[in-house]
Amino acid sequence: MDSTYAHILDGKALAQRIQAQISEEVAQLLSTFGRPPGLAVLMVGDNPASAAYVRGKERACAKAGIASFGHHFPENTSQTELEQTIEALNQDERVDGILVQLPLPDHLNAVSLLHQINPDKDVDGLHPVSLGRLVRGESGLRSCTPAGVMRLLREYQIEVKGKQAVVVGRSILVGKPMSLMLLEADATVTIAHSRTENLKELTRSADILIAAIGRTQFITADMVKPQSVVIDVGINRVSDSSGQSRLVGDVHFDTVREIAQSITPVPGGVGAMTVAMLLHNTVLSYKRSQS
Ligand SMILES: Nc1nc(=O)c2c([nH]1)NC[C@@H]1CN(c3ccc(C(=O)N[C@@H](CCC(=O)O)C(=O)O)cc3)C=[N+]21
Repeated sequence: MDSTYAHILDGKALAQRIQAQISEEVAQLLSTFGRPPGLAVLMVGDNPASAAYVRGKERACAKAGIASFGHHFPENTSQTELEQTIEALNQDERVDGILVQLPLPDHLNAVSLLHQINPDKDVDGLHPVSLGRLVRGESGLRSCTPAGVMRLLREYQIEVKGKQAVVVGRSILVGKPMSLMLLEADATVTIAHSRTENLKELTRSADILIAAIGRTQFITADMVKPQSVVIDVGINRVSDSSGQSRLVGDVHFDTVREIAQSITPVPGGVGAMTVAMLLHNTVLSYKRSQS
């Protein structure tokens, strides 16, 4: 019976609405200040998944009227070359946001590059200053993926305050900032990870379960509290028996949807929101530079 299935949290539709609003705002900002917001994206090498994400970001910028400055480097690019590019972009007044597409090839020090970005242009929210502001509860640029999750919860009027939230995954890109944002919204937050004992008992206590493990369909129905909210941050490319490739999350969607109250799909959930939040951060950074 269809009515027993979880409500689908449609990140794709919400992201489109947000991007349409951003587009209107950008048109106004352009006529007031005489230039559009600008985003610089640095990509190294030819990882097809990264290239696809970067194309998605550039397409979204173009649609919203945001200028994008793509910097595509060969696989063997040196640290110095990237540092010089970031330094130039830090100074460039047309550029409000700088993003280094991750992962980088092994010979490069990604952390040192992220540290070099001017925190006021850190639209990915990964600079220590941005993360420090989040820890302190100060305003600042927030990491796009967890910010997208918070926006999705807010738009669907899902109560966070006082709820038990369990975040599975402790990465600097998602798990840690996600936990802090849920805490900021007055959830009771537990961070679980690969060494957590009795993981299933813990996830079954979650009113809001965030799956950010990076393992295909890891969260199964037996790990989920009935009528809870399940947010799938995972993006895993798998090929099915006929050799067709498709995207699946960290949640076993087909069984968990029979247990949960609400669930995000993959694709069409959190991933789409990530891009919307990137544009949001770029406009935020632009407005701060004008005032
Ligand atoms: N510095 C940095 N910042 C990032 O934000 C960053 C990164 N590096 N490296 C890789 C991950 C991944 N990521 C995604 C962005 C959009 C979708 C997205 O639009 N997904 C759509 C469609 C995906 C498709 O169909 O291919 C969806 O889930 O519905 C997914 C994943 C950003 N990342």
